Amino acid sequence: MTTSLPPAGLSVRHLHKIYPPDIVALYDVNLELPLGEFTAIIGPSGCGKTTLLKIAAGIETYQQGAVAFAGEAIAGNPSWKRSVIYQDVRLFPWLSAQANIAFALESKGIPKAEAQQQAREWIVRQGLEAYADAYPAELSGGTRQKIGVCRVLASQPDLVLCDEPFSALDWNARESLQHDLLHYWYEQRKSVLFVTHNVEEAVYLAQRVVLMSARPGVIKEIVDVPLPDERWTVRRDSPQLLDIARYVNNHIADEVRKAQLLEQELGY
Ligand SMILES: Nc1ncnc2c1ncn2[C@@H]1O[C@H](COP(=O)(O)OP(=O)(O)OP(=O)(O)O)[C@@H](O)[C@H]1O
Repeated sequence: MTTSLPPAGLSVRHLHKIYPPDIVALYDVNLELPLGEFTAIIGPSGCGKTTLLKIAAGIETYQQGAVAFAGEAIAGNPSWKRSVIYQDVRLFPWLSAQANIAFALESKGIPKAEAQQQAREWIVRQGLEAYADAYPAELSGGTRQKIGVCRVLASQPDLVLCDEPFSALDWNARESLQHDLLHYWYEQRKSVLFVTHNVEEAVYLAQRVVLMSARPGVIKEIVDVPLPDERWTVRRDSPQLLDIARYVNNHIADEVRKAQLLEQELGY
């Protein structure tokens, strides 16, 4: 009898990353994520989470190892198929909210009229009609971030890389954007890799949570989150969710202590 493996998504093998002259950011990192999975990464500050995201996006290189997405090698080669949502999205200040989304679609090769149409649909779907023609400087931080998230999701990347995208937002904006991302993932089944410092957020969103050690970052453990894919139906105070969050929190507390000791040793 043969067992079929899930299709390969992000594959990271024996990855080493050293920043000059000798900062070992990642040490022999191995990670295999099935295509279409929503994965969160959590670990103490400085353990290499952002470095791993940048390498997966193709905007950072590495010294040793192999990284691929859906079988395509990634070694410092960015692609619109792999997009990053940063904590502070940078919209083009000279373009309106809607034009920012349309621009991303045009850059992907979608004809202008079609790009405008799709950008409008995103604006309407998110209930942002009142802000469509506003410029970034005229928008609140939460609305700017929302437009930035729309800009990435509208171009339908196969791998959405999120670097603490909601951490600077107030609770309402954060919850609303979490649900937008969850719905995108649920409907499109694209792969999402989500870096956060917030354990509850990681457990609420992801199907699996990758726990990283203090620097040099290695993968310590991968925790399954056996909750329904329709995650917005799950109460944030459900006992199962809180149990998993407690488990992850304990791990992080240990690794944060190690990271603090390392900082003391290095005299930071
Ligand atoms: N361009 C760089 N040059 C030199 N060192 C760097 C560079 N970028 C990151 N580092 C170092 O590499 C290590 C990993 O950094 P990285 O930003 O990937 O960690 P992180 O886990 O994302 O941290 P945080 O949670 O604080 O954002 C840190 O010690 C950091 O100081």
